[in-house]
This record gives sequence, structure tokens and C-alpha cells, in this order.
Amino acid sequence: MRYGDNVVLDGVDLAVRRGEIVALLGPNGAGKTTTIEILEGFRVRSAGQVEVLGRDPARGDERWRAGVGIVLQSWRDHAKWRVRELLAHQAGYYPGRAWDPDELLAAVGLTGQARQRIGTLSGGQRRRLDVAVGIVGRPDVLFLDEPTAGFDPQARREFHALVRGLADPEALVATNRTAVLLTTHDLDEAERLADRIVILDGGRIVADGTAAELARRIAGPDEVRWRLGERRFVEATPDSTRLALELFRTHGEALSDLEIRKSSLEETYLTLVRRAES
Ligand SMILES: Nc1ncnc2c1ncn2[C@@H]1O[C@H](COP(=O)(O)OP(=O)(O)OP(=O)(O)O)[C@@H](O)[C@H]1O
Repeated sequence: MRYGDNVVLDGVDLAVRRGEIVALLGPNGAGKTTTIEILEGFRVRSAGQVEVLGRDPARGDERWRAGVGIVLQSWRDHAKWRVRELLAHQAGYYPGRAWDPDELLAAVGLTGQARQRIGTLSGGQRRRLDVAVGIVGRPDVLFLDEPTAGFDPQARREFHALVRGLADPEALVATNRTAVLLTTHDLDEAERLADRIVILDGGRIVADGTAAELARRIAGPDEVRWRLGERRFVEATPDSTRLALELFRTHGEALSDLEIRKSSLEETYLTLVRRAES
């Protein structure tokens, strides 16, 4: 993707499967929004190949769009509508596959605001409504651009459970598993929610893997600490699960205070971004 002479995405190669939750991370201006806007069909790429649900998003028709759920970075429309009224209206666009508006209101924690005008919602409540509008048609693929900005901690946790439920076939038996691509600046959220993390910097992918894989590759081994009687031990290992198993096998109940410290995603992220920028 280029704007004039300015190349903002270069060689981004990415595949997301059904049921997978992928978090796109990166500093401001890295190209996250541009990437998902191209995938949503809102922006036309300058070059390269893109396929979403088997079609080029630049040529997606109504049927294709019915399978795509979108939560943009900010939405300030429909101020005079009431919350439930908007959801019921939106549900009408997805015959046979939409959520029941009341169930959806409960799922995003807006039952108490069902009759309130949208213009009077708080920032976090408006964001929950944006998420509800994005998923009302039970999409096959869901794009979320900083979905939880402004959420309180409890709402964030509920939102994570909701998104995991969309991707997990056990949780919503009647629907297909949704592929989810989200951008976030909340590394804790990325680590908790995403199966895979993709880090963009300067329009290029600088890392792609699970939080644990990235930590192992970038930030080095895990640190395992334990105690046997009065003696304390520390060991660095690339496979802390195996070491823990061996310790249990060898020492059984004599083992105490076992602790495994993994590098945080924040350390990994900062190391990667520093590297890319130098
Ligand atoms: N319409 C446009 N015209 C020119 N440049 C643009 C346009 N839209 C985006 N850009 C540039 O493209 C780059 C990528 O922007 P993008 O919004 O994708 O970043 P981002 O990773 O989503 O950032 P943030 O974390 O701040 O939301 C930035 O340098 C931005 O200035």
C-alpha cells in the first residue's frame, strides 16, 4: 500500500484460519488500520493479492459482506437512535443468521441501556454497542480495530469471553467458527485473547507467532525457581514444562515453591520494535 511516494505496507504476508484469533500489534502509524481496512474492502490496495472468505475484498458483493463483521476505530453515528432499536434494525440485514437483539444486548452488557439514545451513551458503552453491531450478523470473519479502548476491566474481561466464544465451536454450536483479526495497544489483552500475535512495524511484519513462541525467540528462556527443604534453586530453560515435570518426578512432594517466569509479551514487543527501528 502506498500513498503517493509513501509506502505504508510492504510485503505483508498473512493468513488467518477459521476459529483463529489473531492480534495485530505495532506502534502508532505501523499500518495496522490500513491492513484491516484493505481486508474489509474499505481501502483499495496499490498492489498485491488479498482474499477474504474466498473473494477479493475490493470486489465483495452483499453476500460476501454479510459474512464480514467490522468494528471500526471510532463510530459516532445514529446518535438519535435507541440502542435496541439500532440492533434490531441491523439484525434485519442478516436474515436467518442474526443474533436476537436482547440476547446480544445481554452478551455485551447493555441490557440496562436498551432504550437509551445512542448519543447519550458513555464512551465505553458506545464501544460495546460498536462491538454488538459488528457481530450482530454472526460473521464468519470479524475485524476489530482497538475494540476495547475505553472499556473498564470487567467489561474487557466479558468482551474477551465473548470473542473467544465466537471463535470456539463448543461455545456456539449452531454457528461457524469465526476468524478474528484485531488490533490493540493492550499487550495484556493480546496475550490473553489471541492465539497468534503479528507485530507490524514501519509497514512490515517483524514477528508472527504465539506469545510464548515470540518470547522464546526474542527474549530468551524461561526462568524456573524451586525449593527443596531449605535449599533454593534457579535454572534457565527453553522448556519449563519439561523441567517442572522432571522436578516432580524426581522430588515428588519434597518439591515446594515452584515458580515459572516467562518473559512478558511487553518485553518481547519492546525488544522487537527497538530492533526494527534501529
Ligand atoms: N489517507 C492517507 N493518506 C496518506 N497517508 C495515510 C493515509 N492513511 C494512513 N496514512 C499513513 O499510513 C501509515 C499507517 O497508518 P495506519 O492508520 O494504518 O497506522 P496504525 O498502525 O493503525 O496506527 P495507530 O496505532 O496510530 O492507529 C501512517 O504513517 C499514516 O500516516
